[in-house]
Amino acid sequence: MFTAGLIERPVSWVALAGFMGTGKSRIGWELSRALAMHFVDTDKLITRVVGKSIPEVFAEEGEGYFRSCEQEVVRRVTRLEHAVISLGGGTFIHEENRRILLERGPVVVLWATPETVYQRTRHSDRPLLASDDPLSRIRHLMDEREPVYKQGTIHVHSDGRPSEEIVEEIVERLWAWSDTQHAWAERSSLLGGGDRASD
Ligand SMILES: Nc1ncnc2c1ncn2[C@@H]1O[C@H](COP(=O)(O)OP(=O)(O)OP(=O)(O)O)[C@@H](O)[C@H]1O
Ligand SMILES: O=C(O)C1=C[C@@H](O)[C@@H](O)[C@H](O)C1
Ligand SMILES: [Mg+2]
Repeated sequence: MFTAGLIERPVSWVALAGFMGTGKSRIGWELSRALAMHFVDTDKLITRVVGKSIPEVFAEEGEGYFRSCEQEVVRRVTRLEHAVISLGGGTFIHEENRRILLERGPVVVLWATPETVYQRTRHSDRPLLASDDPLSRIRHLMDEREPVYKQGTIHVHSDGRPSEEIVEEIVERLWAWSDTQHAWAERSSLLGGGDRASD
């Protein structure tokens, strides 16, 4: 990873998206250590700036306020360099957030089954999962959001896998993605900057 005193990384910016409990916060932190990059968790940033926990923000300010904080944070984190960004579960669902994020760099989407998500979140206080039947709520919300998460750049399953293995797969897939990007850039410069549609 270290070459001539410089750190060789596949990307200088990457975001992690996906449903609640798929591991964005945990994997994002571990990925940032593996790539020696800064780490920002948008949920944590919002709670720090607002001075309230997410359940408090939802209860006292409303979900709309939380979503507007998310939008502001997305604009800011896309300006960072050498950063791994763990998004909230709903951040990528918002169309404008999605456009800005995908324009900035690769968005890795983490996936897990509703059962895994339920097991990982059952002792937490995520406001959108506060229900008499959280598993059904997870299934419903996941079905609704699935087509949008599919718009991410790289997709990685997290069920029954240790975090180190997931991080390793993400790093490999980011290298493959960056090779493809470079190949496209080289090809279009050889073609005099011509666009892909007219190749
Ligand atoms: N691969 C894994 N194996 C086992 N447990 C995991 C794995 N990934 C994450 N977890 C655990 O699952 C729980 C939820 O993970 P995490 O908080 O990272 O999810 P998240 O995607 O950030 O959720 P949210 O969208 O609500 O922020 C945590 O306790 C975390 O340690
Ligand atoms: O999926 C969602 O909409 C959310 C996920 C969490 O990360 C938090 O951002 C919040 O609880 C909302
Ligand atoms: Mg998180």
